[in-house]
Amino acid sequence: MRFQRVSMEHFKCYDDADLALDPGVTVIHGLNGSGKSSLLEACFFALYGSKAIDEKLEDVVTIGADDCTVELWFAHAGGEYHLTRRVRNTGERATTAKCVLETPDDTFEGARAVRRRITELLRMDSEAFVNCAYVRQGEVNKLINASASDRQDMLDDLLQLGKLEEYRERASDARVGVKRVREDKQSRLDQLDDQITEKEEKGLHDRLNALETRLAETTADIERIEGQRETAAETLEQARAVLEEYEERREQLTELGGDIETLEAEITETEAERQELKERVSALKAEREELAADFDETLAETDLDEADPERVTSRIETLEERAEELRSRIESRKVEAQKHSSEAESREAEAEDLQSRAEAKRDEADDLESDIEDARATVATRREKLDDIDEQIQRLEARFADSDVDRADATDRRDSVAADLDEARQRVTELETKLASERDSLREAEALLDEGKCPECGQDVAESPHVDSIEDDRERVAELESSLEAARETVETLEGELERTESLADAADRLATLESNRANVVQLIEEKESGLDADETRIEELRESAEELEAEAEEKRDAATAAEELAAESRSVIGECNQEHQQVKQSIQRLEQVETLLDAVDERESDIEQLREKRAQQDAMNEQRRERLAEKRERRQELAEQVDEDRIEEARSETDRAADYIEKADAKLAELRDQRDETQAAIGGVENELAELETLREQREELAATVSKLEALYDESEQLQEMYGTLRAELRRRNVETLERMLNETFSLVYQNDSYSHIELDGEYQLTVFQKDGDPLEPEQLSGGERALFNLSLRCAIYRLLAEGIEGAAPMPPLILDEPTVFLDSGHVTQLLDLVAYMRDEVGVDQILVVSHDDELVGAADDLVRVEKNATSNRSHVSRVDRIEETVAELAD
Ligand SMILES: Nc1ncnc2c1ncn2[C@@H]1O[C@H](COP(=O)(O)OP(=O)(O)OP(=O)(O)O)[C@@H](O)[C@H]1O
Ligand SMILES: [Zn+2]
Repeated sequence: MRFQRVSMEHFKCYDDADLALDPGVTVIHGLNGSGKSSLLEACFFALYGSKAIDEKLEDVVTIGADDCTVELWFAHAGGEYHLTRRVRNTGERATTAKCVLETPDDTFEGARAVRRRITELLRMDSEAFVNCAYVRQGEVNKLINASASDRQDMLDDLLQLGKLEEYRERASDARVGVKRVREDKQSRLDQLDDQITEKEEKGLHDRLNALETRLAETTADIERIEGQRETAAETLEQARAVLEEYEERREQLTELGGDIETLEAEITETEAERQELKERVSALKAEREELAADFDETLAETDLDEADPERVTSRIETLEERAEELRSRIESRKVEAQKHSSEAESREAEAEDLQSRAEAKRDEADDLESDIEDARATVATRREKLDDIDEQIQRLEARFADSDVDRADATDRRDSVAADLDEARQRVTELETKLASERDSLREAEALLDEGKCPECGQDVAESPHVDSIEDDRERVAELESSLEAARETVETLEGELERTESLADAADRLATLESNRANVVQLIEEKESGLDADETRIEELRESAEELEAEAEEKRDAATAAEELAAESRSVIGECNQEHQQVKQSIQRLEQVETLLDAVDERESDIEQLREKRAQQDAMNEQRRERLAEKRERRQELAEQVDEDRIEEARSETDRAADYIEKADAKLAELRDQRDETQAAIGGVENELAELETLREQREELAATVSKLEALYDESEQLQEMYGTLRAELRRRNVETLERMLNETFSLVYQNDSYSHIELDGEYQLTVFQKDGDPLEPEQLSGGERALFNLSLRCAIYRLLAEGIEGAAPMPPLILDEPTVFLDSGHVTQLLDLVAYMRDEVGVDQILVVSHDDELVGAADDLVRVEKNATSNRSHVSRVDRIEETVAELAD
């Protein structure tokens, strides 16, 4: 297998990188942290995905980027392959968004399918890959530090010996499974053997024979007893027949005795009946005589002279007709009487009604009369009042006649006098005020003047023009005083006038009130008086109509009396008719009595005739009975003679004996039959058991065959298990030998000094280094550098073993070494170069990838790849260096 090209986008420190890889040794060179390891990791990641990285998936994506893509092209077993893996890191968690492996035959999609295919192609999983082909940075000591058993597991895995162990375990599982089944079957087989033995020990055939003999004996016994029982049954039957015959005769005798008794009793009874009948006939005759006498008597009471039934009947009919006639007359008269008396009643009621109406009218007239009297009294009172009012009016009117004031103006006059008085009073007040102020100023002016000053301007009087005015002032005061006097007088006059006019206005008001009262009273009187005449007329009318009503009532009463008389007449006719009807009914009864008696006499006669006939019949019947009685008595005599008592006794004892025997025989037979059934059941049981035994034997045969087959199978699986075990031990032994040899070869190549003689690898992959003096040394005891070299030797030896070991030419992945020189001094770096060259040239490894910052390694490269990191962007860049020699020279400078 060989990597051809790797390309990356946003993988760790790479933004974008594309690198072609050729066969031979490729050295990837660059400063610390420039991205060398990341380049290898990209290849490893492309192959195995998340299994190939120690960190989380999102850590492979360049910080700040959303997704990362790694593509790897490689050649393998003559075919070309292309792997694409893309990781998205947008959400909370990074996920594998794409994972595709294109092979020459097929395309695989999905992380799991791709990983499975890669593991198949390389025959190693990610772990095996790092254990064998890919020596990761810092893991140079991994194999040495591992425990022997881990180492053993690792190597066994690499050499595919793990598979053999797996097969061995599977064979072991199969063997254990077979063993369990076999043990199961074996125990079942043992069980069957036990069951068979148990059954065989029972002596089933002997038991069957004995039971069959017993069955035959029992059957014979049953048959014998059954025969005897039959004979006894016959005897029993015959004896019973004899007894039955006897029984029959006795029954016949009893029956005859009964018949005879019955007949005798019947005869006696009939005779008694006949006697009775004879007595009844005599009684009837006596009755008939009596009835005949009655009849004669009754007949004499009627108007008939002879007792001819037909005439009696026709007479009755005639009477009935008359009675009917009378009844209908009574009925019609009753209706008539009813009619008249109801007529009388209604007339009477009418008369009463009219009378009460007349009374009502009279009452109304009386009421009206008293009302009129009341009204006249009221009118009289009112007229007195009217006179009173008129007197008052005259008095008041007289006041106006003496006065200058008209009645109609009285109120206006009073109002105007009141207004004048107000005005006059106001004038007095005004004049009083004015006078007071004039008097004040006059007093002031006089005072000033007394001081020699002008009363007007306060200047000296001598030259004042105002001094003359004081005289005017005095005049004005006097004028005012006289005006005030006059005004006061006017007020006094007006006050008297107001008193007078006020009284007149009151009188006018009073007059108006009285006049309106008077009008009211006059109206009331008129009203009262106007109704009086009408009322009087009404009284007269009422009294007249009362009289009329009373006359009418008299008429009605007369009509009622007439009707009542008619009713009485009808009633007397009814009385007469009733009387006659009564007589007719009596006659009818008598005639009916005659009829009845006639019938009764006839009836007695026919009864007597009947009874006589019956007696004759009974006599004939008894005659017959007597004959039959004689016959029966004779027959009884005959039968009594036929009964043989000895023979009956014999038959009885025979019956008892036979029945006794049969009872015993039945009990015995039941017992024997039970015994026979039991024996038969026992035979059935034994036969079943024999059949079971047969089945068990068959089962046992089958099971025995199965068990022996299982045994063979167990042996086979055991052998297989052993074979896988041996094979693995053998292969491991051979591998260990080869590995030991190769390890010694590579180790001596890289560690050429005289300290160590050889390395031993034992069957348990225990490594021991031997010093020249023969002392053994654990690999951990070596120095750091020695240990690194030792490890590299071991890795190369393993790689070689794998490359050569598996069918000579395994499709091995490239040998990848990440920083193998860290612990080495420069001398040993040279030896490492030799080892690399040896792997390439001698072992024939197709492709070796070495990562190193060590310049010395550049010399060993067929191809050189330079990795650089841009200090500002902090992104790595990869480039192939074409002219290695130049570079080497450059580096040497
Ligand atoms: N997801 C990532 N995004 C960006 N840079 C990353 C990411 N993961 C790792 N790096 C950086 O990539 C750089 C490369 O590391 P790498 O181990 O490949 O370097 P190196 O060349 O092998 O160094 P050394 O010689 O020391 O082994 C480191 O500086 C690291 O910080
Ligand atoms: Zn590194």
